[in-house]
Amino acid sequence: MTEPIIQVRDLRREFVVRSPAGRLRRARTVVAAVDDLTFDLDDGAAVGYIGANGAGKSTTIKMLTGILVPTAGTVRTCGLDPVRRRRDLARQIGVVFGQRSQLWWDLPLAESFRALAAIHRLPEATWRTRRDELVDRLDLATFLATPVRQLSLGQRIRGEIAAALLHSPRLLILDEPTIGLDVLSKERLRVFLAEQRALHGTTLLLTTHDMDDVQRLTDRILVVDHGHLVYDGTLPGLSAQVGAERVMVIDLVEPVPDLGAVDGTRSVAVESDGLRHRLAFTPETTTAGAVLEAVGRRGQVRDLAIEEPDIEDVVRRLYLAQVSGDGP
Ligand SMILES: Nc1ncnc2c1ncn2[C@@H]1O[C@H](COP(=O)(O)OP(=O)(O)OP(=O)(O)O)[C@@H](O)[C@H]1O
Repeated sequence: MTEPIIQVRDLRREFVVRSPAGRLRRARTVVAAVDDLTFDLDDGAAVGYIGANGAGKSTTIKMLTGILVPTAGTVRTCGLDPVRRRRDLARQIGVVFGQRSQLWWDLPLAESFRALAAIHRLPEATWRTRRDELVDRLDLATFLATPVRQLSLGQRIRGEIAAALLHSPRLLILDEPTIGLDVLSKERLRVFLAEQRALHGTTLLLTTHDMDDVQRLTDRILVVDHGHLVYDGTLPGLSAQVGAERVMVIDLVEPVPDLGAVDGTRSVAVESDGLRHRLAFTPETTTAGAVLEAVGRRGQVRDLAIEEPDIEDVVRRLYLAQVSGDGP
């Protein structure tokens, strides 16, 4: 067995928070941003690291990349201790913080690439070929000579991602990469990242609040809540665990205002005087085929679509299950 690319054991990070307590005194509280976290990531994996605001995602990433020292527990990233071997690690990973630039603010992107190539000691021909590929795939050519501070958010993020990938890292860590981008820019970025994974087999760890990112880019999710890992598995597995419903949208040839009870389903809506019905179900209660058959006995089906559960809702349900003590 090869060593996991990320290995986290009993990881904890505390912060001391001071708040006013009376006129002269300040109260000192210890907050555990990450608490007793254990997981492995295999080489080539694509993992979404998700959770509500303040759950501990950024703190975890800072420990994985050597920016923050753990209070307790151990981290190994690419087989290295990230704090002690931060320089060596930097040659093997790429990191993008959507909300904080890693680029030189006053330099044009072209100069940043040159500087990064020198820092990583990349052979001239290697980095130039890679740069050209990234400029092409991320459409950077028109603003390569513009200082970073003058770039739009979408242009800057593309530049950040190119800079993080210039040295062809084994592991790419993205902290909220699509935050603030418009729908089209998000989509283009997702296509690019999926393509890079397919081409280079780069391992991907992604934090995001955008569930489309998770759905499109990852095949495993880790959900963190108050510093604890509360779920490790697939997105459909999570939906099933919290009982999230899929919705079958059925269009009939002739209106049937009342379908009556369809076993294992719940009527969510009847639209267009009975031409369209929305029936919610879970894979545990029935199957799409059984629902279709039952509806087909009551009217002729013209078309159907299945809407997957809203992932924000799935995660919310998971948190509620934790709070009420029904969690895993
Ligand atoms: N430097 C710090 N000093 C004190 N508390 C901190 C510090 N950094 C983080 N925290 C606290 O640790 C907790 C976890 O924060 P973290 O930034 O890791 O969460 P997050 O999951 O990344 O949130 P978001 O989705 O909002 O970015 C929060 O309660 C936060 O206030």
